[in-house]
Formats: sequence, structure tokens, C-alpha cells
Amino acid sequence: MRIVMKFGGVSVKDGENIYHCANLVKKFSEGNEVVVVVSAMQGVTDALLKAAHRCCSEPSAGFIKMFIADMMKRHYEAIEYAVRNDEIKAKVIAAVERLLDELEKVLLGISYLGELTRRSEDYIVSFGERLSAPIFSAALLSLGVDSVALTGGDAGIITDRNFGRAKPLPGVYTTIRNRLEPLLTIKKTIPVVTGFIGATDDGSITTLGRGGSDYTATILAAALDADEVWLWKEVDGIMTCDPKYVPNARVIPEISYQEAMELSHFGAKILHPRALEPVMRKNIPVRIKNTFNPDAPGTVIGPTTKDSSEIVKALSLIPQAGIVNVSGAGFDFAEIMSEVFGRLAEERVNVIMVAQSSSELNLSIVVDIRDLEKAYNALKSLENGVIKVEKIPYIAVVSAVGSGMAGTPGVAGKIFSALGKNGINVIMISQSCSEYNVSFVVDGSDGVNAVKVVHDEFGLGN
Ligand SMILES: Nc1ncnc2c1ncn2[C@@H]1O[C@H](COP(=O)(O)OP(=O)(O)O)[C@@H](O)[C@H]1O
Ligand SMILES: N[C@@H](CC(=O)OP(=O)(O)O)C(=O)O
Repeated sequence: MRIVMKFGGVSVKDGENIYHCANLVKKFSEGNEVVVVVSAMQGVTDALLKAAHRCCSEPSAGFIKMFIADMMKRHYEAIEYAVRNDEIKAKVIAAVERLLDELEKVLLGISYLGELTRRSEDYIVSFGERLSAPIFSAALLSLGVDSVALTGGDAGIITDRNFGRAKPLPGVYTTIRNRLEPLLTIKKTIPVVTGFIGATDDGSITTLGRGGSDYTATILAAALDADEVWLWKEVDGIMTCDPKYVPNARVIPEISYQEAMELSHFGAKILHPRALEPVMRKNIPVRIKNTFNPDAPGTVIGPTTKDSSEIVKALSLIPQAGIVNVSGAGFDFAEIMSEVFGRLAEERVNVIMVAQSSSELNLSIVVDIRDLEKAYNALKSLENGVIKVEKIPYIAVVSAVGSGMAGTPGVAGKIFSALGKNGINVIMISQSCSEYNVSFVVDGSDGVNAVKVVHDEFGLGN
């Protein structure tokens, strides 16, 4: 079997975990061709982003020295535990020192310039995965498993120039195949590819959006016609809700691509929202597996599911989002829609949900809280004597997902009467024609309670 395995940030958070994951790869690579994708060690991407912004706003050479020393310590400790051969260890330490030297220079550059572009932000965050991949690969080598570390760009993930949310270019699959296939079939080595990052055709580093290592894995799998993708995470599989919000959530053994996509679009942190696009065209199954409980069967995401007896299969929650409201009278609705969405697309605002009043006087657009100011500023200048633009900052979005909802009457009624009985006010509702999903907005302070109420109402828990 050909398997692309991705290990997330929690799975590789320290040397002990990296060693454990390298052993999992060793075990499953017997008789299989394996490509590994790794994320940065947990918290490293956030730390890099924070450092980049701090260098831009409060330049301090002392801070940069401390930050680099801290990164060195963390990665050095990981190497000490995970790489159990002195020669391999010395090589990977030298590689990590070179990378941190480069990072220090970039951070100094940002502080001198006092400017942080999207392109330089991508360059800086890429160090997380560029540091973890060689360590993982060295851990495999020290276990006697042949391996080579590659960046996303080296592996052929060539993207557009949409820094921060880049997309692979058409034709990229051929490049990936040409670069990776010989490693698998001729050299019989395990490529360890940096998740999350790609490169433009002229070599600038790009990122695929937060959580993008899942997407890297599925892009590689589609290019290589893999038999399966295994995403190793810290949970037993996709659950009926994020267990951080609903502790009695249970694992769903099988879920369709469509259902999993709905969940991830509506905030379920278990999967990158675009991750299933590359594999669904080729019907490649994606398994979610628990790094810390590898014998658990996990969840299989595939074309369809046998079990559609549940009407609502799972719930997701976006705990913090915002609404921009465009309202007024006597304007051409089609014209205003095209203007509004044109401006939001230009600003690269991620639109989560849209609702419109039947009198066509009101358009409510739900956006990620980080995009709210940008969205509001993009639309504010539409205001005139007729059109009014407002923002509502503190709301939560809950989504109920399940293919069994299509054609089943009364689902929305059941959801909203349960919320009503529990005194939760609904601000906005949306359901598409696919009937895979009913989403609604509540006040930010009601989000967790709303998701628990609906979870209980449909008997989804253990
Ligand atoms: N429906 C869901 N089922 C399981 N986990 C979920 C769900 N929605 C959100 N999550 C969250 O997704 C996280 C995914 O695990 P994690 O190991 O952090 O992934 P990764 O390493 O890929 O970032 C979990 O911490 C869990 O809280
Ligand atoms: N390191 C990146 C990419 C990623 O996918 O990470 P994780 O697998 O830990 O969610 C991020 O934090 O966004």
C-alpha cells in the first residue's frame, strides 16, 4: 500500500513524541510505501508569528537573541531524545543551527525595516516545519529507516502568490510525482515533507493557511495516487463534536467527504477546510488516527457512509466570529451583492455564512473574528444616505451536519425548539439546498451552551 502519513503539531511536540511517531512510521512502512508530512512542533508557528510582529512593532536585538536561544533549546532537546545516533545527531544539529542563523537574520531585517509583508510572514512561519522535518527524518535514520527531509517546494508543491492562503497551481501533481515517485520506487526512501508550506514558481515560500499540513498530505496523496492518507492527531477520530466543548462526544467510525468538509468549513479544528478537495476527486480514503492510541480504529473519511441512520451526525462551533450587516432601501440587490462580495474577495476575507432578509433590505455576512475589521473597512465606504453598514463583534456559529438531514422534515424545528427551551436566542440562521447542514448564530456567550443543547437533543453523546 502507498500511504501518506501526516503528524500534527501535538504529535511532534517534543523529542519523546517525535521518537514515538518515528517508530510508528517504521512499523507501518514495513511492506508499504510511506510519505511523511510533519507540522511544526506545537506552539512554534504561533511563537514565530508573534516574534515577527513584535520585531516589526518593537525592534529589539535582545529579544531576537533570546527568541533564537529559546528555539534552539527546544529543538536541541528534541534532537537529544529523538535522534539516537551521534553522527546523525551532529548533522541535524548543524542543519538546525544553519536554519536558526537564517531566522535570526530575517528577524533582524524585519526590525530594521519596521515592515512585515504577507510574504515575509510566510517566510518566517515556514521555519517551524523547516526545523521539525529534518529532526523527524533524522529520528527515522537513527532507527535504521532510510529517509530524506524535503520542503514543500522541494517536493513540488508550487503555489500561487496568495501568501498566507496559497493554492497549488494547476499541473502541480506532475511536478510532485516526478520528484517523489523515484524516491519511493527507486531509492526506497521515506520522504519527510514539511507540511503547511509551498513555494511560488520563482522560489518564494508560501503557506497554505493555518492547519495546512493536512492539505499538504492530501495534495501529495492525490499526486502520488496513494491508497490512503492517515492523519495522526491527538484524538481517536472525528467526534460528534469537539471534545473540548462537549466532553461526552463520541467517535464517528465513518463519515463522507461532504460531511467532513462541512464540519471543517464551520470551524471543526480537526481538519483543514480545503484538505479533502484533492483526494475526493480520486476517492482516496482519509483516516484520522490517534498518535497516542494507535490501535484505535479511528475515523475513515470516504465517498459515502454506510451508516446514515443518524439525522444529525456531528456539530461544530466557531466560538468567536463577527457579522457585517449591510442594510438599506431601494438599491439594486444584485448590484450590491456583486460589489460587496467583490470587495471581500479582494481583501481575502473568509466568508463563513451569509443570510439575506426576504425584503432584500438586509445582507448579513459572518466572517472570522480576525477578518471582521478588514471586512468592515472594505464595506464601510458603501454607506450613503440609503445604505448602512454595521459590525457585530462577539457572536458564535454552530453547525449541525449530516447527510441524513436531506429530506427529513423537522430537523430545524427540533434544533430551534431545544434552543428556545434553554433560553438561547438565535441571531441568524442559514441552510443550503444540499440540506447537509443547518447553521445558526448566537451571542458569543451562548456558543458552548448552544452546541451542548443540540448535541443532547439529538442524543449524539456517549
Ligand atoms: N469533531 C471533532 N472531533 C475531534 N476533534 C475535534 C473536532 N472538532 C475539533 N476538534 C479538535 O481538533 C483537534 C485536532 O487534534 P490535533 O492533534 O491538534 O490536530 P493537528 O495536530 O492536526 O493540529 C483536537 O484537539 C480537538 O479538540
Ligand atoms: N504549523 C501550522 C500547520 C499545521 O497544520 O499545524 P497542525 O497540524 O499542528 O494544526 C499551523 O500551526 O497552522
